[in-house]
Amino acid sequence: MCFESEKVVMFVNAGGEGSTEANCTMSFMADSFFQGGDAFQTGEHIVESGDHSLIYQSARLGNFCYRFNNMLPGDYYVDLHFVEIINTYGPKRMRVFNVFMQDEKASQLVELHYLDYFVKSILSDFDIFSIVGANKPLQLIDSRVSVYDARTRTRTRTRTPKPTPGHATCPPSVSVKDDGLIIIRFEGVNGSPLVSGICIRRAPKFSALPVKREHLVCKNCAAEIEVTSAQHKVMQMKSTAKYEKKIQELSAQCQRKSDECYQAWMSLTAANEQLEKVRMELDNKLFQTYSLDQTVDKQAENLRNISSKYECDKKFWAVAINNLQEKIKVMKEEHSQLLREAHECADSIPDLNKMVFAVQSLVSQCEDLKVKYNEEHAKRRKLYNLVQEAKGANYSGCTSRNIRVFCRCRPLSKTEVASGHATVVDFDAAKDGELGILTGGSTKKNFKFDRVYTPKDDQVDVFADASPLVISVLDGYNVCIFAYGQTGTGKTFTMEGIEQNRGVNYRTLEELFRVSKERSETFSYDISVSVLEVYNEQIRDLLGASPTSKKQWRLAKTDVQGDRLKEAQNINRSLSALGDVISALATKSSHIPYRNSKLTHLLQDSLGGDSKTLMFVQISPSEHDLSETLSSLNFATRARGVELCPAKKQIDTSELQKLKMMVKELEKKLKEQEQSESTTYQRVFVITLFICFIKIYCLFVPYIIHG
Ligand SMILES: Nc1ncnc2c1ncn2[C@@H]1O[C@H](COP(=O)(O)OP(=O)(O)OP(=O)(O)O)[C@@H](O)[C@H]1O
Repeated sequence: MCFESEKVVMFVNAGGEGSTEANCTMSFMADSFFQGGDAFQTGEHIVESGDHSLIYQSARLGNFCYRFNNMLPGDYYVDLHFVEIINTYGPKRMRVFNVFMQDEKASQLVELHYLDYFVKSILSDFDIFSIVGANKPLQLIDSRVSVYDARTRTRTRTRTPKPTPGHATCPPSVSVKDDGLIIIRFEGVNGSPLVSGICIRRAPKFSALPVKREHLVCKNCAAEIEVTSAQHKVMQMKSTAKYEKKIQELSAQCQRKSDECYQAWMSLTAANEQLEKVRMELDNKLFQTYSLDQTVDKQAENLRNISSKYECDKKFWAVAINNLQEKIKVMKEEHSQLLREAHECADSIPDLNKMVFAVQSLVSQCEDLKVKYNEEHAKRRKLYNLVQEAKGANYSGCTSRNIRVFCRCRPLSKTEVASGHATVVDFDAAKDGELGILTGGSTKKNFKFDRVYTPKDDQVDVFADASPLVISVLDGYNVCIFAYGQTGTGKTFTMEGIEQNRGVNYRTLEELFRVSKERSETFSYDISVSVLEVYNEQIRDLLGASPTSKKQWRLAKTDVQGDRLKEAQNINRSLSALGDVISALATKSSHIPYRNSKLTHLLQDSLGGDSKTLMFVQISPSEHDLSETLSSLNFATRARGVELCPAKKQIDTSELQKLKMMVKELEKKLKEQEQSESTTYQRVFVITLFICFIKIYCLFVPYIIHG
């Protein structure tokens, strides 16, 4: 069998431009009829590409198909031209793909011819590089043309003796039905499919062989029988008719089967579509079901929570309601009780009025009592002072107007004991305020004072006797306490004491503040204190002294050693002035010489005024101080004999003002002295000597305000 003729319907240059061969035997269409994919072109030389080298320098690549429309119904051959022009270095199986025609896999229809031998192959898993390598054509052509020379495009019935570009043969023609459509689809297995040219040819009609005389061989006798061409033709016609009939039957059968297949295919497609639809609906339903399940689970969980919360709330409110009911019950009872009490109150209003009157009368009684109490309190204080006066009488056996004198004797010092000094003081009658001084041999001179302290009596004992004067101070009396005596006899010890064992000064102030605090509800006191030290004819303010004057004072004290004799005259003068004052007071002289010394001037109000005065006469027990001791005791005896005016309260502060003025005047003079250095030296010189003999501490309470 051979083709009566071959008619190329179109030759598409896939991925390239249209062109016509130089000899005008073939023209190529520009790439068309495709759907999808990309065009690719190369300038590389395509080996063994014959006259069609142009179509092998371009290709369509990717996921694509070709749809040839408006084809006349009939049979066609489709030649496919491939060449690997992209992955030119391989490797194999880098581009593997399938080809489908009219939705049938072309691979099932082809025989692949390569070089001079047939290779039966399948176009599924079609790999160009594996077969021919790169830049070398591979053709899929009509199977009835055994060999197709790509260079000459002349069809031969023999195999090509020399290897030329690879080619494949295509089996039966493609049938185009009434829809006029040829579909060629490319599907990648590994990498993208690729095609360089598609040639569609009309399948040629069959034609009878030329009529000529033939000889037939008898099957029985093997004789050769000559038949005419007409006879031969008839025989052939019969045979042809028989085969044509057979072919027609088969064609009809084939057509029927094709139709059935088509119908089956269509119904299968429809069924598949239906199935897909159902599957999608099922998926949707499943998804909805899943969502619904989740919603239901969530709502069930919410419901459980709400229900447990409801249970809790229920219990809570039940308890709360019970509590409230209890409270209401209690409140009702309280309400009834209050109602009862209100009624009782209303009933007792007359009694209440009576009570108010009673309270008012009690308040006025209380006021009266308060007034009486204050009066009694004033009386009590008056009586207290009277008691103190009486005590003063007890001290000395003389009137309360006398200066009170306490005699205190220090113990022998360690040096005196070590030197074997004997004591000249006899304390046998000390409790009765009597003191004996052994003046030599068996001679003893007795003295009597308000109090006599032995060396064993301590600071507490001394202050116990002095403390009533503190009450007197707060009751408004002027009080003067001073110590007198030979140097080293304990004046400082008695008045100041030592840190561990305080003296009269500190204890007096303590007591003063204690009592004023005790009375704070009744009285308000404004207290100020001055501390003065008197050294013969000089008064020093111990609280207000400036550092400069203190220094000068100390310098002066250290320089006195060599000038004692000179200063003794001044001391005697001071003592003499004090003695004169005391004598004048004792004899009740009309003139008291207070102004003869600073000391007597300062003590004017205390010695002769209406104040309460207490003098400590300090003595030494040593036989070596006998004469000074006798002198001091004689002086003290004279002082004790001084009769003072009855002490009176200083409610009128003029006396205090006077005292203040005097202190100020003295301070002023002291400052003037300090300004004149040479003069100061001289005067201080004199003062310091006096301190060896007498030191007087004065405690003033300048003004006391009674609340
Ligand atoms: N009653 C006493 N008990 C124990 N020690 C005493 C007593 N009286 C005095 N003294 C001691 O004697 C010493 C001298 O006393 P103090 O300095 O008080 O004498 P004074 O009279 O102030 O002397 P001056 O006039 O020189 O200042 C001190 O060491 C003191 O502690």
